[in-house]
Amino acid sequence: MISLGLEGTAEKTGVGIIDDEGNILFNKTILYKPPRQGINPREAADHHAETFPKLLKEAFDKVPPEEIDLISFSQGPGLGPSLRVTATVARTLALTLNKPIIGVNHCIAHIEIGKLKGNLEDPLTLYVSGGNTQVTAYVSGKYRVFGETLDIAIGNCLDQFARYCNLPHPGGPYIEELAKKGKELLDLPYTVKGMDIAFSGLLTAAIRKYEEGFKLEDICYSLQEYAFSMLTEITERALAHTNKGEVLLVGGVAANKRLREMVKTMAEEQGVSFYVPPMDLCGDNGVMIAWLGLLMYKSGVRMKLEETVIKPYYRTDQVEVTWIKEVKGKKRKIPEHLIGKGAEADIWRDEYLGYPIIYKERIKKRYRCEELDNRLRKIRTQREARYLATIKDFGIASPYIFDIDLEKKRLAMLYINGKILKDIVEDRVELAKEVGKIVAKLHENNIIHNDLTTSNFIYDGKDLYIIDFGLAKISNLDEDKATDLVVFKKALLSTHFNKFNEIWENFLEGYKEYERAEDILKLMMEIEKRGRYK
Ligand SMILES: C[C@@H](O)[C@H](NC(=O)OP(=O)(O)OC[C@H]1O[C@@H](n2cnc3c(N)ncnc32)[C@H](O)[C@@H]1O)C(=O)O
Ligand SMILES: Nc1ncnc2c1ncn2[C@@H]1O[C@H](COP(=O)(O)OP(=O)(O)OP(=O)(O)O)[C@@H](O)[C@H]1O
Ligand SMILES: [Fe+2]
Repeated sequence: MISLGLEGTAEKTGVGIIDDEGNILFNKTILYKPPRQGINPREAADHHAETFPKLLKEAFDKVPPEEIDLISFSQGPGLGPSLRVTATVARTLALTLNKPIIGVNHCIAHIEIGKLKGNLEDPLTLYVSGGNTQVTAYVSGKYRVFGETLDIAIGNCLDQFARYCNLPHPGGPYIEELAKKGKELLDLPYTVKGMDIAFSGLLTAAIRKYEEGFKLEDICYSLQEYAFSMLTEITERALAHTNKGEVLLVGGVAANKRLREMVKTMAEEQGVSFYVPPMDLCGDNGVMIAWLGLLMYKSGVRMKLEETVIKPYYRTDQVEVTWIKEVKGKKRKIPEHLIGKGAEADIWRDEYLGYPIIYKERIKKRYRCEELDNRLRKIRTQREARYLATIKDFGIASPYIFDIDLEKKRLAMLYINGKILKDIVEDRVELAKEVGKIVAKLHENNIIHNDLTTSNFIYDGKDLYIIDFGLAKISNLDEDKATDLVVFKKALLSTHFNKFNEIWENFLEGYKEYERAEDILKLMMEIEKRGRYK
């Protein structure tokens, strides 16, 4: 069976042809180079309308149209006008050739082509591009989004900064070149919240440095170090969470050598494999669309013409994955001497003055430059000790801290003999109400946890303990409190999808003890709408 794929979600026009053994028979992508202001959606759409006929002619010279069995096209997410042209071309082809048509999710196409080329079974994927920034993995029937940007995509952040400094579009490659000559690490915001990240603060700060006259090479270097460390960190967090045994890096920004090096180093340190596809298959391309269409068709998916409407906001976790039957992927293994190996720290049991304790040591991360790494580990260790002690005053259960070693970035704290909430909450949803009460108390006291997940609560049969305050901060801003809830809600959606509604309802009941709960929840809904493909 042979599938032809049309890609046209943004400013790249791509046509690809692939057979069901994964042989690529044709693949060509042409980039629309916008004038200085960036992409104008209408002009990008005109570019598709002009370019598809040319590309199709070339494609049919390689594979005659009568040999093609399926027309696949990118249905979303993307820019409306671009998607519309692509869908129209696909429908016209399907009707004239009298072949079936299938619309596919662009983000999942990036993942599936990576799996094919790298021979991967069940990877955790970091997908970084101009319009998307996501960490996803397959779990029971869907590609779940474990982490993503809360505002703009990484490629967009780089391109906007480049535009501000009068570099050509797309700016990513130019920033990469300049960064090689940078030496000084400037002070910029590092924004990780659970498994999510945000880039707009970093972008604004980088622009300010440029206005203040810092060397462009140093700003580009620092921007990359911060942004890519953040991306690698959330990937590592999702890895610790899912225990997948393979990491896949895809999307246009995966062209960047520094980012590749960081993610590869992280994967090595976690003892899992790493793969990044060749560049012509990493950025937007037609073959990935052809391949996903083929997988869907062979698993029984059929689409009527009226189902081929475009989906500008098509989310990765909306797609029912029919083509994965069984998952036998490798798993990440935790070394035997540790009871936990989170994304940040190694955790092992010991004794202290006769008390059972755990040591939590924030180990060196080789993927980050040493200066940034040292700074982050030190601040987080200090913070964690401080908050764990402070919250006791608000009547919140937390492990007692025995010792703090800032040289080693190590804490000694009481061992809580209990179960992680993640493992029991689906059977004991009422515990989520206790979580709500704890978060209400934190917010009442202007403490933002910034990493609310069910892995960060331990239940000993009597009390529910909250842990892991490394990302916490003090803030009286509604925005920060609401973001805390966004992060928690997303963690629930990706991990406890079967019981999400009950858990969330219980949580809300507890959280409503906070008198400003209604306002914060309203803002939460607004924040959830950002970061969607625009
Ligand atoms: C929806 C779809 O149309 C969109 N496509 C897209 O963003 O094109 P893609 O080819 O995957 O990625 C382009 C981005 O990749 C960045 N990029 C390319 N080379 C780069 C490099 N060496 N370093 C950093 N960024 C780079 C560009 O700056 C640009 O932001 C997407 O996948 O989100
Ligand atoms: N005081 C404690 N008593 C018992 N177990 C603990 C304690 N603190 C941590 N753990 C165990 O270690 C795991 C990881 O702890 P923690 O979340 O603090 O580390 P981390 O490296 O920040 O993890 P991650 O980044 O993956 O959230 C917990 O989920 C829990 O199983
Ligand atoms: Fe893409």
